[in-house]
Amino acid sequence: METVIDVQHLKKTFNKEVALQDVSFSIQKGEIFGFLGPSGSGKTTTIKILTAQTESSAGNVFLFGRPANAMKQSHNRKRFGILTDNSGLYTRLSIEENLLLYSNLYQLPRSAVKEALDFVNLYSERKKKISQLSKGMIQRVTLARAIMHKPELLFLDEPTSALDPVNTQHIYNGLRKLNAMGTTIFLTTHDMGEAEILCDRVAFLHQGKIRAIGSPKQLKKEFGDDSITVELQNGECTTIQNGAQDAQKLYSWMKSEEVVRIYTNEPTLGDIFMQITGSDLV
Ligand SMILES: Nc1ncnc2c1ncn2[C@@H]1O[C@H](COP(=O)(O)OP(=O)(O)OP(=O)(O)O)[C@@H](O)[C@H]1O
Repeated sequence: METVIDVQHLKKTFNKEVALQDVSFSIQKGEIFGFLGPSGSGKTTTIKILTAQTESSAGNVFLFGRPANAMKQSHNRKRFGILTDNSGLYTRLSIEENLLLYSNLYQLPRSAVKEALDFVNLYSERKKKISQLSKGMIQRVTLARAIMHKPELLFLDEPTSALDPVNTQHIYNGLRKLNAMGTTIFLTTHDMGEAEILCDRVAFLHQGKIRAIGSPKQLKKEFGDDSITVELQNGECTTIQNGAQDAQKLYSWMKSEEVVRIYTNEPTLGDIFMQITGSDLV
């Protein structure tokens, strides 16, 4: 397994305010890793440090085995793509013209622009000027730019925050395809549903500290209580545990045809975040 991102004891302070404290994690090639936390928890600061846009106050960050700063060198820049809310697009030019400029910079074939436009579902709108676009469309153009050169590593800061459900689904499918072709993805989100759908592993960030890391499945196993709720014909709802004694109870209800519905009580990632941190994700 190749480690693509390795973060050791990262710390960031702004004046005296601590934004990140002792953050450590590593990400393997081919993973989709979600960095989850509420507003102000330090997600963007982490992405900015990983992409060498901001200096850390302490700790080490390695990308592809080299210090993050090495990624500023032009021959390394092509290895990753970044989506942040700072679009840097030319507002008087069209969507297509912006992407063409970028494709020239990276010496990509013209077909890469069409592919990127399809990826974000914007091909039919490609002639529109950036100044005429909605927030969600701008987010999709910057995403098209970030993936156009098929980077080995993709950083996405809240990639679907401004998108409608149809485009969100379209982007999820595109990201899965890109990942299947080998792109490692680091994304931040405060959308637990997004994390569950997309991520192989997630880290919970709260007040600048990592509070848990694992696959959604592992976390649910660790923090769930394995119970199920049974709704009976008489309207009663009973919660029972996964085990021989309660299985017997369930069996007898089923035999006497008393069961209307059975619900699992598996916690959502949002429930687990709340359980660990005592606060909500928004
Ligand atoms: N340039 C800056 N100067 C001073 N403080 C900053 C700066 N950038 C971030 N911070 C502070 O660092 C903390 C973490 O901010 P950050 O933007 O990383 O959070 P976030 O999790 O990305 O939040 P959001 O989801 O709202 O974007 C916050 O308390 C924020 O006020």
